[in-house]
Amino acid sequence: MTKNKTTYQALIIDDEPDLLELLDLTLLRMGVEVTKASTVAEALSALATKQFHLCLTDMRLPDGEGLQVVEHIQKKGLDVPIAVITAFGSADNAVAALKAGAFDYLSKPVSLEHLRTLIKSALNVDAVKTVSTSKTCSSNPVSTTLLGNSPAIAQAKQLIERVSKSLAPVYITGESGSGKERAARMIHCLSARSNQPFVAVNCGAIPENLMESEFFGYKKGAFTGATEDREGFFQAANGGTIFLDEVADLPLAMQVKLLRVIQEKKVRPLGMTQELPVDVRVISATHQNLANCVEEGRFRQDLFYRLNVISIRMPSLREMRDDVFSITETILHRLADGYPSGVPLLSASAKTALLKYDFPGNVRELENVLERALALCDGKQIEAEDLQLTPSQESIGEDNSSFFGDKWPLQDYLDRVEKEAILEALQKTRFNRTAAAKLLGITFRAMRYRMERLGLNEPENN
Ligand SMILES: Nc1ncnc2c1ncn2[C@@H]1O[C@H](COP(=O)(O)OP(=O)(O)OP(=O)(O)O)[C@@H](O)[C@H]1O
Repeated sequence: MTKNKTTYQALIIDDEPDLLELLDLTLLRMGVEVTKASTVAEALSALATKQFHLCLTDMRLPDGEGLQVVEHIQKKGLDVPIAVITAFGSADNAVAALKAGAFDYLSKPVSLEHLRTLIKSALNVDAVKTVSTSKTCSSNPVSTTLLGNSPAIAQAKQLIERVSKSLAPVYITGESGSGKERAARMIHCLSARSNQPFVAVNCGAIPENLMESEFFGYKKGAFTGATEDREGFFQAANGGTIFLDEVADLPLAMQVKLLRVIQEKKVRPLGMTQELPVDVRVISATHQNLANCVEEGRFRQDLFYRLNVISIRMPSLREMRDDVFSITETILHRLADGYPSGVPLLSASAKTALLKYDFPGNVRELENVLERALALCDGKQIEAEDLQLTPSQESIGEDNSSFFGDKWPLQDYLDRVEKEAILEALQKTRFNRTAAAKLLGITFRAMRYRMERLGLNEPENN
């Protein structure tokens, strides 16, 4: 995995030089190489000559519509996820593109946060984040600190400190965005392994047929396309820590193999006869209830016991209401660092709105809300409107008329419509995401991505 690193290729189609530049820079920072096109014709010729992992197109182009590119990709059966950029206020365009096969849309002005989530989802780059830990632990200590002092988070932090001294497997539970990965990094950085690698793997993002080779590596010639030896996640984490996020998503066959590695402390790369010793501390996490998965036969009990030697529960932001302002302040300082106008203050109405809001997406959602508010506010003060918090279901019930009458901001309106459709499909399928995705006519991957973006958690979390 460290050798032979894939370079992702993206095709961006836009005739606005500024936007093209912004997209180019964002993708480059994520390690994606960009080919630019400014017309439909240029795009089709690029698609004919080169293979891309992602395509992003504006809807309005000098010689036609971005929709034509979406249709071309579908017609030719090209395996390229494509997303479209629609002008502010053109919901019909977004719907048409989704119907034609686009996996998502961005509306102008393009939110960088949304763009990054979209790129990660399309490229599966979240599947693995190999980080040399000297970087994680010493040069970026902020990313390994958990904010908050409420009793629930204080207890989690205490436990984290304690378990960092041992080598026992740790199982972290908590809602999406509640800091499970951050907790895992903290354990690693406080441990004696802190100058060794920390490898974070999103188990739900790896295609089933690639799992074994990704986890355990392979030898040159093990299968068609294996042109050189490649190490897997376990070898990359040797001496350090592996973080298995969304561990409940591992298929049963892979669970058996993982159990063996944990017990024997050895891996066998594909195409090799002998096993290689590995010394890796395992931390796992999921936002699902793993005990329920065991009961339903979706997760092996023996593996559950192996992983769950020590468990840590990350509290939701709702359980840390007293910390909301201090966390907000810290995040605002980080985000507005270097802004000429300094860090904006929160108005009284903004404070009330934050206190009333439920934050289903937890601290991650708070970060996103503040990033957007910084862009929308006047630079000096953040008002409640700048936060654009979607009312909770209860308050929707209190005042249906004005809520559903609002078609703007468009992005919020579309998000609400999307959220409702997904929740309805989930309810109809008893929260089976695969079946719900089928019902909605989207792929499982698109479903996961949309749920994550909209901050939708599964019920009965932990
Ligand atoms: N207590 C906290 N203090 C500071 N930042 C936090 C805290 N909790 C979460 N975050 C931030 O929120 C974002 C999401 O955190 P993280 O990825 O650790 O959550 P997660 O529980 O692993 O999410 P998921 O279940 O979706 O994988 C990150 O940017 C992280 O830094």
